[in-house]
Amino acid sequence: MTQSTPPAIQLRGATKMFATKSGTPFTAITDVTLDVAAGEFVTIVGPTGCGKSTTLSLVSGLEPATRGTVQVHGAAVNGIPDGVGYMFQSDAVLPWKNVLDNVAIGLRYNGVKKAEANERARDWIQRVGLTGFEDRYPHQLSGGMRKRVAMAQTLIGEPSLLLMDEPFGALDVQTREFMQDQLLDLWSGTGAAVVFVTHDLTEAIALADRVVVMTAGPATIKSIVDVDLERPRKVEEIRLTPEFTELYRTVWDSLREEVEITRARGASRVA
Ligand SMILES: Nc1ncnc2c1ncn2[C@@H]1O[C@H](COP(=O)(O)OP(=O)(O)OP(=O)(O)O)[C@@H](O)[C@H]1O
Repeated sequence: MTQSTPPAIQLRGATKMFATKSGTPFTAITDVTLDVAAGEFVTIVGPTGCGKSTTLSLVSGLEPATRGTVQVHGAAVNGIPDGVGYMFQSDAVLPWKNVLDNVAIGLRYNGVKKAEANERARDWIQRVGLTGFEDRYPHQLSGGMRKRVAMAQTLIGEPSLLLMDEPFGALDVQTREFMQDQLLDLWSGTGAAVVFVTHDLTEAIALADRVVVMTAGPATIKSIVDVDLERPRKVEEIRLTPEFTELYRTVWDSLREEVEITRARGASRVA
């Protein structure tokens, strides 16, 4: 009998409510059902504040679901699952450690001996193009370089699932495109599943196998758009193709209504 690999993520009717001071629970996401296959790159877009990060926090075990089920690699999530790597908008590099120590830190925490951890860290520093900067401290690096340190720091652990919440959101456009290409290069062939939250539709389409569009909050899945663009991809090239423009239109057509609902709510609160 052949055993099929379980999906990297399986969400079934996942709903998250937060307690509030008024006593009426606030529903952040509702009835989210989604499978992410091993090795698949999924991006999530949705109106501001709709519940994208909350969806990731259920997968990362940071928050338990109020209803529904959340599984990672076939096991119910109960605390932080093994093999998960994270990258957020604010980078997790430690200001008092140099580049080498920042990249090696996860291995050191996991009991890898210093010499081996440093050797593997040097390899990752080279892969992200920072050879020569091992002794620099984060404040001596540009924002893009710090992001590359954060990427090496995350990928050195060889995660089988990578959760990324607007990791490039604070970067200028050119640096962001460079980082997107670098992420695709480093990810290809790893077999890792990626869930990547972004507000940038170009980024969402350029990176993904599938783009998940979420509704205005409480978020649920509105549509899923397959991105059948060839890999390997170069972001600055594929975004100029007619296929890309067509995909952009499809995603935006789905998202627009939800953005308008969110804006109207904001306007009514201000009025
Ligand atoms: N711990 C919490 N307690 C109470 N409410 C929360 C908590 N975390 C998130 N929320 C609320 O849940 C809703 C969804 O938040 P979330 O951060 O998931 O949205 P998002 O789509 O990631 O936002 P953005 O587009 O700004 O990045 C928001 O209204 C937020 O205020």
